Amino acid sequence: ATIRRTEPTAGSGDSARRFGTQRVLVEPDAASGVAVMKFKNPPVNSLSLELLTEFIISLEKLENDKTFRGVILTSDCPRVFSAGLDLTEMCGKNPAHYAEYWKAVQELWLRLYLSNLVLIAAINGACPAGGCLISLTCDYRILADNPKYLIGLNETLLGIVAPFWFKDTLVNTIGHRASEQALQLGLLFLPAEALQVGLVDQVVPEDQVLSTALSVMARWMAIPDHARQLTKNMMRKTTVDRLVKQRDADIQNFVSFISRDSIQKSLQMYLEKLKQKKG
Ligand SMILES: CCCCCCCCCCCC/C=C/CC(=O)SCCNC(=O)CCNC(=O)[C@H](O)C(C)(C)COP(=O)(O)OP(=O)(O)OC[C@H]1O[C@@H](n2cnc3c(N)ncnc32)[C@H](O)[C@@H]1OP(=O)(O)O
Repeated sequence: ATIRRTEPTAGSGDSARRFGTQRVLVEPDAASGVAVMKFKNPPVNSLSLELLTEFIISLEKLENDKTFRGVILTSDCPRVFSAGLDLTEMCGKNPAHYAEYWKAVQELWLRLYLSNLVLIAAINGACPAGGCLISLTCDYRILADNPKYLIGLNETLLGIVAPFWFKDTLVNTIGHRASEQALQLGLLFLPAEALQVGLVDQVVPEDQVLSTALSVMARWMAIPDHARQLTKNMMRKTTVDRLVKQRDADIQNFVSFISRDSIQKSLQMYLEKLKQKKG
């Protein structure tokens, strides 16, 4: 994928500069050490190969810049945090493409889940499937209080299966029994339900999502990095190692699963339903 970087905007000093790429805007504040990363892949921030690639690049840049200790993930698209994996990347393509796509999905999850940065999800829109997974990799989740902003791993509703590392990430957040139910039923939770089950940590009025994320971030930033990072590592490394040990096999599983005629049909029908919803 070709990556076009955005030019820094005019301003005084680092904190006024924006960087990032076409689909991932980064608003850095060097003074506080916090950057706000906004997904901008309209209309619904589906995780296309381009968006995944640009996300990985932007994250790596922030990880390598010691100025930054915390990142807030949010959406630049109205009403949608992310619609999850891009269904058009998983439909009607060839096995080599599916393998490349899945490798990028794995890569992003691996980098996010063990990131040394404090990651906070400021969820300002609908957050199904892969969108929910991204938020689950964060250290803290704040969801806007809007009944249209459903969140959850709804893969079974599409006739597909959440891979074991999606499942592990959910179990680590809400526990085994709640995950078992949520995954089998493909539950998409209303904000109050998501809070109750522990899928998000806070539900706040829509216009307070970012300001809440910034004040929560200040609390996390007050902890010495080395102690917090080692603790995060201790909590998450076993989960990450499970995928690292079988990355190639996981790619092969994905490719053969997604290439099945029955799965392709299910995905195409689901896409059709999404399109017809408008008409
Ligand atoms: C034997 C066992 C083996 C096990 C092996 C396991 C191997 C792995 C299995 C595979 C796992 C794969 C995991 C996938 C996870 C995912 O993330 S799948 C994606 C799931 N996403 C969704 O279900 C969300 C679908 N979208 C929506 O619900 C809505 O779009 C929205 C609530 C996000 C926003 O609604 P609204 O604002 O009303 O917009 P729309 O009109 O619905 O959509 C606008 C436009 O965008 C298109 N679109 C929506 N979502 C996607 C998407 N995810 N990908 C691509 N495109 C999407 C939609 O079709 C519209 O297009 P048009 O404008 O009509 O062209």
